[in-house]
Amino acid sequence: MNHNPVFLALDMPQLDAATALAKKVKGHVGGFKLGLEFFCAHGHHGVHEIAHLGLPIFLDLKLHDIPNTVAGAMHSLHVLEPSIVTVHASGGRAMMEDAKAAAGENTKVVAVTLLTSLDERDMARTGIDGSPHDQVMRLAELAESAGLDGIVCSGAEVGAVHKQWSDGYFVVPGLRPGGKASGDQKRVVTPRQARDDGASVLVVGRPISKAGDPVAAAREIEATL
Ligand SMILES: O=C(O)c1cc(=O)[nH]c(=O)n1[C@@H]1O[C@H](COP(=O)(O)O)[C@@H](O)[C@H]1O
Repeated sequence: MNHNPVFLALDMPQLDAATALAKKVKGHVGGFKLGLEFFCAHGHHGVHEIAHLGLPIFLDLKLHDIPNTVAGAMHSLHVLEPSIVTVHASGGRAMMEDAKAAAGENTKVVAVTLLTSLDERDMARTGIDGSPHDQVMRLAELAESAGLDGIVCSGAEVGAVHKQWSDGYFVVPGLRPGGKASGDQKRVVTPRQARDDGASVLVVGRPISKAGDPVAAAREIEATL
């Protein structure tokens, strides 16, 4: 019942700094998210080092390529036994189907819909009309029909997606304890709001990793949930 939904994003290129931070906060988060910055620097070896700490690993590789290539990449990840792996929903239905078919049986495959760093203006510049809400709903439907476990979206959309896909697994990044957009994140809510609206996983990076006292920051977020 006391399962902590917070996955700490270890977005840093130094393995010793990432390991030290992970060790410090491990009692106040539910898992670790390893993304492109970490994976490009340390690959499988780095994942094993963090996995030794005993919490679930979310491999945020945002795979996006032709179906055969993505399926091959998913096969190459079996040995790491990740709890969650991301692909981009805009890679299309066949890519998502093949990604899920190639994933290990205990790995959830979730599709990134619209990055939390993008808003309607950014969408228009890439040729996508409509609102972030509509785009997330459309890609969530595609991901569900492709047999994925869930999606990644912002806290602004997770409530609506949850109503449409009640047993989906929803990963929400772009979380700020103050609820205000800052830096590169544009679609932002508080961890508590995302959780109340149906998020299964709360991804938090800099509000913990860049805090003067990361353990205190993680505890504070935990206390709001
Ligand atoms: O897939 C993700 O995790 C992701 C998707 C998205 O739309 N937005 C987003 O910020 N993320 C990731 O979530 C983390 C957010 O980090 P902070 O902004 O530092 O909390 C980063 O590791 C991002 O790569």
